[in-house]
Amino acid sequence: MKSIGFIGVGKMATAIISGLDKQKFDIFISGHDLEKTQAQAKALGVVAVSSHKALVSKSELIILSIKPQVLPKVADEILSVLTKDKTILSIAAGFSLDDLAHLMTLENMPIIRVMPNINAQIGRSTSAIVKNDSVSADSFDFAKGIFETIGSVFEIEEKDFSTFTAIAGSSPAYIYMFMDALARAGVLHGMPKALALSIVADTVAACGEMVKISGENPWTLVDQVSSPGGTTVSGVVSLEKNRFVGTVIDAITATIEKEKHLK
Ligand SMILES: NC(=O)C1=CN([C@@H]2O[C@H](COP(=O)(O)OP(=O)(O)OC[C@H]3O[C@@H](n4cnc5c(N)ncnc54)[C@H](O)[C@@H]3O)[C@@H](O)[C@H]2O)C=CC1
Ligand SMILES: O=C(O)[C@@H]1CCC=N1
Repeated sequence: MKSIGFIGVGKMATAIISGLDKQKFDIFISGHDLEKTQAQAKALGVVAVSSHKALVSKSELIILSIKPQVLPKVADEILSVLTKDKTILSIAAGFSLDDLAHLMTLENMPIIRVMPNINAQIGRSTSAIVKNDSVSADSFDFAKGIFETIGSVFEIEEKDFSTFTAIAGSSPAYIYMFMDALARAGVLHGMPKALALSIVADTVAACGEMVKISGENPWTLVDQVSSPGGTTVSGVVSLEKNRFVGTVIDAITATIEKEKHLK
């Protein structure tokens, strides 16, 4: 049976583990508080180990699911037991394959980089994946398969990872902000928040499907909604008077800049 180890058991690791078939894999976790990790292991149906080193020796694929700021410290801890028959997979923002290779210090260490998103919690992550030359086709397929069980996976060039992090990794936060703003406007105009949010959630979910199913450019869909002299075009013009498109693009650019300087 294939073995997978997760170092750091927060929101993302928990979401990924929840989507995995526990009968198919041996899954190990290690955190920085053994008692808490043991409780998490019980809840998730996996095995807690007492140190990151022990986890590395038990796992073929080691998933680094800690915050970027903790990565160098954890890399230091596992270096002495790391061997090239293992594969390291990092989901940390801001650390390139080269950065990770540098931290691992072993020449030709197989390393995979993935950027998932928070919708992994409902099995709907949008993830990007890239590998270095030392990763075998089998190991890559295995890792890709893990993320396919919790959503869609895009194989992209590493130069596009910062952009992906912004438009898929971070964008759920911006989409939730937009949704909350729509619902809050409903409240302003007298509708209960829960009802307004439910209406907005159905509408946003259908719009996502619509873009995919129709294959249309979103602006064509905007035109389809906008009746001449009707309601929608008034809102479209108001949004643009307030630089809606430019504001969103500025936010994505700020996210990309931050991602490039996280280390
Ligand atoms: N939250 C998100 O939407 C996304 C996060 N990511 C990336 O995923 C990684 C994890 O993020 P989250 O799960 O959101 O963070 P989190 O804060 O929920 O989880 C991190 C976990 O690491 C544990 N930890 C701290 N120091 C540790 C140590 N020395 N050894 C072992 N465990 C330690 C913490 O107790 C915590 O449980 C980050 O690198 C982030 O960039 C990637 C895509 C989306
Ligand atoms: O905010 C962050 O840094 C992480 C990476 C993508 C989503 N959350």
